[in-house]
Amino acid sequence: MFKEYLKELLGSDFDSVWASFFAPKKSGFFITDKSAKKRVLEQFKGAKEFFDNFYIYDDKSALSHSEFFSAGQIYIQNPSSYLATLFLELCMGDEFCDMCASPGGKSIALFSRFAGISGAAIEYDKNRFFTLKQNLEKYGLKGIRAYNKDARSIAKTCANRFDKIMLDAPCSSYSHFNETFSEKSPKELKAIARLQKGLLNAALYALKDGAEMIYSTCTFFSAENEEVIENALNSRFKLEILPLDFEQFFNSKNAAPKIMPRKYGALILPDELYSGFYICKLRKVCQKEQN
Ligand SMILES: C[S@@+](CC[C@H](N)C(=O)[O-])C[C@H]1O[C@@H](n2cnc3c(N)ncnc32)[C@H](O)[C@@H]1O
Repeated sequence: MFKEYLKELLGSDFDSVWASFFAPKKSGFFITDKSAKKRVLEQFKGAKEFFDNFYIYDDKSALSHSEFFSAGQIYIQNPSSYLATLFLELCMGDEFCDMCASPGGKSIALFSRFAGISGAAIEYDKNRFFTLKQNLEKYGLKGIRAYNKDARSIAKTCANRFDKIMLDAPCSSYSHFNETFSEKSPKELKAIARLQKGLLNAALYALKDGAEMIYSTCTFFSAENEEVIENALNSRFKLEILPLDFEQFFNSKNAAPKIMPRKYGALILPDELYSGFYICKLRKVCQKEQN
Protein backbone atom coordinates (compact mmCIF):
# COMPACT_ATOMS: atom_id res chain seq x y z
CA MET A 1 0.00 0.00 0.00
CA PHE A 2 2.79 2.44 0.95
CA LYS A 3 4.72 1.78 -2.23
CA GLU A 4 1.66 2.44 -4.39
CA TYR A 5 0.82 5.60 -2.44
CA LEU A 6 4.36 6.89 -2.83
CA LYS A 7 4.48 6.13 -6.55
CA GLU A 8 1.36 8.19 -7.08
CA LEU A 9 2.57 11.01 -4.83
CA LEU A 10 6.08 11.29 -6.25
CA GLY A 11 5.75 10.38 -9.93
CA SER A 12 9.18 10.60 -11.53
CA ASP A 13 10.88 11.14 -8.13
CA PHE A 14 9.70 7.76 -6.87
CA ASP A 15 12.73 5.66 -7.92
CA SER A 16 15.34 7.84 -6.23
CA VAL A 17 13.27 8.23 -3.07
CA TRP A 18 12.63 4.49 -2.87
CA ALA A 19 16.34 3.73 -3.33
CA SER A 20 17.20 6.20 -0.55
CA PHE A 21 15.32 4.08 2.02
CA PHE A 22 17.81 1.25 1.57
CA ALA A 23 21.02 3.28 1.24
CA PRO A 24 23.21 4.42 4.17
CA LYS A 25 22.66 8.04 5.26
CA LYS A 26 25.40 10.55 6.03
CA SER A 27 25.49 12.05 9.50
CA GLY A 28 25.04 15.60 10.61
CA PHE A 29 25.75 17.43 13.83
CA PHE A 30 25.68 20.90 15.27
CA ILE A 31 27.83 22.45 17.96
CA THR A 32 26.00 23.45 21.12
CA ASP A 33 29.01 24.78 23.01
CA LYS A 34 30.64 27.45 20.86
CA SER A 35 33.77 27.43 23.08
CA ALA A 36 34.45 23.85 21.88
CA LYS A 37 34.14 24.68 18.18
CA LYS A 38 37.88 24.83 17.42
CA ARG A 39 38.59 21.49 19.14
CA VAL A 40 35.54 19.81 17.58
CA LEU A 41 36.61 20.83 14.08
CA GLU A 42 40.19 19.75 14.75
CA GLN A 43 38.99 16.33 15.82
CA PHE A 44 36.47 15.88 13.01
CA LYS A 45 38.68 17.01 10.16
CA GLY A 46 36.71 16.89 6.94
CA ALA A 47 33.45 17.92 8.64
CA LYS A 48 31.75 20.14 6.11
CA GLU A 49 29.79 23.16 7.34
CA PHE A 50 26.41 22.79 5.72
CA PHE A 51 24.16 25.34 7.38
CA ASP A 52 25.44 27.91 9.80
CA ASN A 53 26.87 25.79 12.69
CA PHE A 54 25.56 22.51 11.20
CA TYR A 55 28.11 20.03 9.81
CA ILE A 56 28.06 16.87 7.72
CA TYR A 57 30.48 14.14 8.76
CA ASP A 58 30.73 10.60 7.42
CA ASP A 59 31.58 8.69 10.60
CA LYS A 60 28.55 8.71 12.93
CA SER A 61 30.19 6.29 15.32
CA ALA A 62 33.16 8.64 15.79
CA LEU A 63 30.71 11.46 16.59
CA SER A 64 28.64 9.47 19.07
CA HIS A 65 31.73 8.03 20.83
CA SER A 66 33.47 11.38 21.12
CA GLU A 67 34.17 13.33 24.32
CA PHE A 68 32.23 16.23 22.75
CA PHE A 69 29.07 14.16 22.45
CA SER A 70 29.44 12.85 26.02
CA ALA A 71 29.93 16.38 27.32
CA GLY A 72 26.87 17.76 25.46
CA GLN A 73 28.98 19.96 23.19
CA ILE A 74 27.66 18.52 19.93
CA TYR A 75 24.26 17.07 18.98
CA ILE A 76 23.82 14.54 16.15
CA GLN A 77 20.84 15.27 13.92
CA ASN A 78 19.56 14.79 10.40
CA PRO A 79 19.65 18.04 8.35
CA SER A 80 15.88 17.81 7.69
CA SER A 81 15.15 18.09 11.41
CA TYR A 82 17.59 20.97 11.75
CA LEU A 83 16.06 22.69 8.74
CA ALA A 84 12.59 22.53 10.32
CA THR A 85 13.87 24.47 13.33
CA LEU A 86 15.45 27.15 11.10
CA PHE A 87 11.94 28.30 10.18
CA LEU A 88 11.26 29.30 13.79
CA GLU A 89 12.72 32.65 14.79
CA LEU A 90 12.68 33.18 18.54
CA CYS A 91 12.82 36.67 20.03
CA MET A 92 14.19 37.71 23.41
CA GLY A 93 11.56 36.98 26.07
CA ASP A 94 9.50 34.63 23.89
CA GLU A 95 7.66 31.89 25.75
CA PHE A 96 8.39 28.73 23.74
CA CYS A 97 6.77 25.30 23.84
CA ASP A 98 8.13 22.07 22.34
CA MET A 99 4.97 19.96 22.50
CA CYS A 100 6.23 16.47 21.61
CA ALA A 101 9.75 16.94 22.67
CA SER A 102 11.74 13.78 23.40
CA PRO A 103 14.65 13.25 22.92
CA GLY A 104 14.84 17.05 22.70
CA GLY A 105 16.56 17.53 19.32
CA LYS A 106 14.36 20.41 18.17
CA SER A 107 14.69 22.33 21.46
CA ILE A 108 18.44 21.76 21.50
CA ALA A 109 18.78 22.94 17.88
CA LEU A 110 16.82 26.10 18.74
CA PHE A 111 18.92 26.57 21.88
CA SER A 112 22.09 26.47 19.74
CA ARG A 113 20.72 29.52 17.88
CA PHE A 114 18.86 31.29 20.69
CA ALA A 115 20.75 30.70 23.92
CA GLY A 116 18.22 32.50 26.13
CA ILE A 117 15.35 30.22 25.06
CA SER A 118 12.76 29.65 27.81
CA GLY A 119 9.50 27.79 28.11
CA ALA A 120 8.27 24.21 28.25
CA ALA A 121 9.07 20.83 26.68
CA ILE A 122 6.34 18.21 26.93
CA GLU A 123 6.60 14.46 26.47
CA TYR A 124 3.86 11.91 27.11
CA ASP A 125 5.88 8.68 27.23
CA LYS A 126 7.49 8.20 30.65
CA ASN A 127 10.76 6.62 29.49
CA ARG A 128 11.15 9.15 26.71
CA PHE A 129 10.37 11.92 29.21
CA PHE A 130 13.39 10.84 31.31
CA THR A 131 15.58 10.88 28.18
CA LEU A 132 14.28 14.37 27.43
CA LYS A 133 15.01 15.58 30.97
CA GLN A 134 18.54 14.15 30.82
CA ASN A 135 19.20 15.80 27.47
CA LEU A 136 17.89 19.20 28.57
CA GLU A 137 20.27 18.96 31.53
CA LYS A 138 23.18 17.62 29.49
CA TYR A 139 22.88 20.43 26.94
CA GLY A 140 22.26 23.13 29.57
CA LEU A 141 18.76 24.24 28.56
CA LYS A 142 18.13 25.79 31.95
CA GLY A 143 15.21 27.92 30.78
CA ILE A 144 13.16 24.95 29.53
CA ARG A 145 10.97 23.05 32.01
CA ALA A 146 10.14 19.44 31.11
CA TYR A 147 6.64 18.04 31.67
CA ASN A 148 5.52 14.42 31.50
CA LYS A 149 2.01 15.07 30.15
CA ASP A 150 -0.28 14.60 27.21
CA ALA A 151 0.44 17.81 25.28
CA ARG A 152 -3.24 18.07 24.36
CA SER A 153 -3.75 19.29 27.93
CA ILE A 154 -2.17 22.69 27.14
CA ALA A 155 -5.37 23.70 25.36
CA LYS A 156 -6.86 24.23 28.83
CA THR A 157 -3.84 24.80 31.05
CA CYS A 158 -1.91 27.23 28.83
CA ALA A 159 -4.52 29.08 26.74
CA ASN A 160 -3.04 32.04 24.80
CA ARG A 161 0.31 31.60 26.51
CA PHE A 162 3.03 30.83 23.96
CA ASP A 163 4.80 33.04 21.41
CA LYS A 164 6.28 30.09 19.48
CA ILE A 165 5.40 26.41 19.36
CA MET A 166 7.22 23.48 17.81
CA LEU A 167 4.85 20.57 17.20
CA ASP A 168 7.00 17.76 15.85
CA ALA A 169 4.11 15.37 15.97
CA PRO A 170 4.13 11.63 16.65
CA CYS A 171 3.51 10.06 13.26
CA SER A 172 3.62 6.83 11.30
CA SER A 173 7.34 7.55 10.60
CA TYR A 174 7.29 6.22 7.04
CA SER A 175 10.34 8.31 6.18
CA HIS A 176 12.27 5.64 8.11
CA PHE A 177 10.92 2.92 5.84
CA ASN A 178 13.39 0.07 5.18
CA GLU A 179 13.54 -3.75 5.09
CA THR A 180 12.69 -4.06 8.79
CA PHE A 181 10.10 -1.28 9.04
CA SER A 182 6.90 -2.44 10.68
CA GLU A 183 4.01 -1.08 8.64
CA LYS A 184 0.96 0.46 10.32
CA SER A 185 -2.57 -0.83 9.82
CA PRO A 186 -5.27 1.52 8.45
CA LYS A 187 -6.75 1.58 11.96
CA GLU A 188 -3.43 2.66 13.49
CA LEU A 189 -2.99 5.34 10.81
CA LYS A 190 -6.43 6.74 11.58
CA ALA A 191 -5.66 6.85 15.31
CA ILE A 192 -2.38 8.69 14.63
CA ALA A 193 -4.13 11.28 12.45
CA ARG A 194 -6.76 11.79 15.16
CA LEU A 195 -4.02 12.37 17.75
CA GLN A 196 -2.23 14.82 15.44
CA LYS A 197 -5.43 16.82 14.91
CA GLY A 198 -5.93 16.95 18.69
CA LEU A 199 -2.35 18.08 19.26
CA LEU A 200 -2.56 20.83 16.62
CA ASN A 201 -5.90 21.99 18.01
CA ALA A 202 -4.31 22.22 21.49
CA ALA A 203 -1.32 24.11 20.06
CA LEU A 204 -3.69 26.68 18.58
CA TYR A 205 -5.47 27.24 21.89
CA ALA A 206 -2.08 27.66 23.56
CA LEU A 207 -0.63 30.13 21.03
CA LYS A 208 -1.11 33.86 21.54
CA ASP A 209 -2.94 35.71 18.77
CA GLY A 210 -0.40 36.61 16.09
CA ALA A 211 2.05 33.92 17.27
CA GLU A 212 3.68 31.31 15.04
CA MET A 213 4.31 27.61 15.09
CA ILE A 214 5.79 24.75 13.09
CA TYR A 215 3.89 21.52 12.53
CA SER A 216 6.16 18.73 11.29
CA THR A 217 6.16 14.97 10.76
CA CYS A 218 8.48 12.38 9.27
CA THR A 219 5.86 10.82 7.04
CA PHE A 220 4.50 11.27 3.54
CA PHE A 221 0.80 10.61 4.11
CA SER A 222 -1.43 13.61 3.46
CA ALA A 223 -3.81 12.32 6.18
CA GLU A 224 -1.06 13.12 8.72
CA ASN A 225 0.15 16.28 7.00
CA GLU A 226 -2.04 18.51 4.82
CA GLU A 227 -5.30 17.04 6.11
CA VAL A 228 -4.30 17.80 9.69
CA ILE A 229 -3.67 21.41 8.63
CA GLU A 230 -6.94 21.52 6.66
CA ASN A 231 -8.78 20.33 9.76
CA ALA A 232 -7.25 23.19 11.77
CA LEU A 233 -8.19 25.71 9.07
CA ASN A 234 -11.80 24.56 9.37
CA SER A 235 -11.77 24.87 13.15
CA ARG A 236 -12.48 27.77 15.46
CA PHE A 237 -9.20 29.52 14.69
CA LYS A 238 -8.39 32.01 12.00
CA LEU A 239 -5.00 30.92 10.66
CA GLU A 240 -2.45 31.94 8.09
CA ILE A 241 -0.28 29.39 6.38
CA LEU A 242 3.11 31.05 6.07
CA PRO A 243 5.40 30.55 3.05
CA LEU A 244 8.48 28.39 3.52
CA ASP A 245 11.44 30.00 1.84
CA PHE A 246 13.87 27.06 1.68
CA GLU A 247 16.13 28.87 -0.78
CA GLN A 248 17.38 31.29 1.89
CA PHE A 249 19.18 28.40 3.63
CA PHE A 250 21.04 27.06 0.61
CA ASN A 251 24.24 28.42 -0.82
CA SER A 252 27.49 27.17 -2.27
CA LYS A 253 28.27 25.34 1.02
CA ASN A 254 25.43 22.89 0.84
CA ALA A 255 23.17 20.86 -1.36
CA ALA A 256 19.48 21.60 -1.41
CA PRO A 257 17.16 18.63 -1.06
CA LYS A 258 14.27 18.23 -3.45
CA ILE A 259 11.31 20.12 -2.00
CA MET A 260 7.79 19.11 -2.95
CA PRO A 261 5.31 21.91 -2.19
CA ARG A 262 1.99 20.58 -0.87
CA LYS A 263 -1.39 22.28 -0.62
CA TYR A 264 -0.21 23.48 2.81
CA GLY A 265 3.49 23.29 3.73
CA ALA A 266 6.07 21.19 1.93
CA LEU A 267 7.75 17.81 1.89
CA ILE A 268 11.51 17.38 1.93
CA LEU A 269 12.17 14.36 -0.25
CA PRO A 270 14.74 11.95 1.17
CA ASP A 271 18.14 11.31 -0.42
CA GLU A 272 21.52 10.10 0.85
CA LEU A 273 21.63 13.07 3.23
CA TYR A 274 18.14 14.32 4.06
CA SER A 275 15.38 12.28 5.69
CA GLY A 276 11.85 12.64 4.39
CA PHE A 277 10.14 15.40 6.37
CA TYR A 278 6.92 17.42 6.22
CA ILE A 279 6.96 21.02 7.44
CA CYS A 280 4.15 23.56 7.71
CA LYS A 281 4.43 26.98 9.32
CA LEU A 282 1.31 28.61 10.69
CA ARG A 283 0.31 31.84 12.34
CA LYS A 284 -2.70 31.99 14.63
CA VAL A 285 -4.46 35.21 13.70
CA CYS A 286 -7.18 34.91 16.33
CA GLN A 287 -9.98 32.70 17.57
CA LYS A 288 -13.08 33.04 15.39
CA GLU A 289 -16.18 34.50 17.03
CA GLN A 290 -18.65 31.77 17.96
CA ASN A 291 -22.30 32.26 16.96
C1 LIG B 1 8.63 12.79 16.46
S1 LIG B 1 8.90 12.46 18.13
C2 LIG B 1 9.61 13.95 18.70
C3 LIG B 1 11.05 14.16 18.38
C4 LIG B 1 11.61 15.43 19.02
N1 LIG B 1 10.81 16.58 18.66
C5 LIG B 1 13.05 15.69 18.63
O1 LIG B 1 13.28 16.38 17.64
O2 LIG B 1 13.95 15.21 19.34
C6 LIG B 1 7.27 12.59 18.79
C7 LIG B 1 7.23 12.44 20.30
O3 LIG B 1 5.89 12.72 20.73
C8 LIG B 1 5.61 11.93 21.85
N2 LIG B 1 4.13 11.93 22.07
C9 LIG B 1 3.21 11.08 21.54
N3 LIG B 1 1.97 11.45 21.95
C10 LIG B 1 2.12 12.56 22.71
C11 LIG B 1 1.21 13.39 23.42
N4 LIG B 1 -0.11 13.17 23.40
N5 LIG B 1 1.71 14.43 24.13
C12 LIG B 1 3.06 14.66 24.16
N6 LIG B 1 3.97 13.91 23.53
C13 LIG B 1 3.50 12.86 22.80
C14 LIG B 1 6.23 10.59 21.47
O4 LIG B 1 6.42 9.77 22.60
C15 LIG B 1 7.53 11.03 20.82
O5 LIG B 1 8.56 11.13 21.77
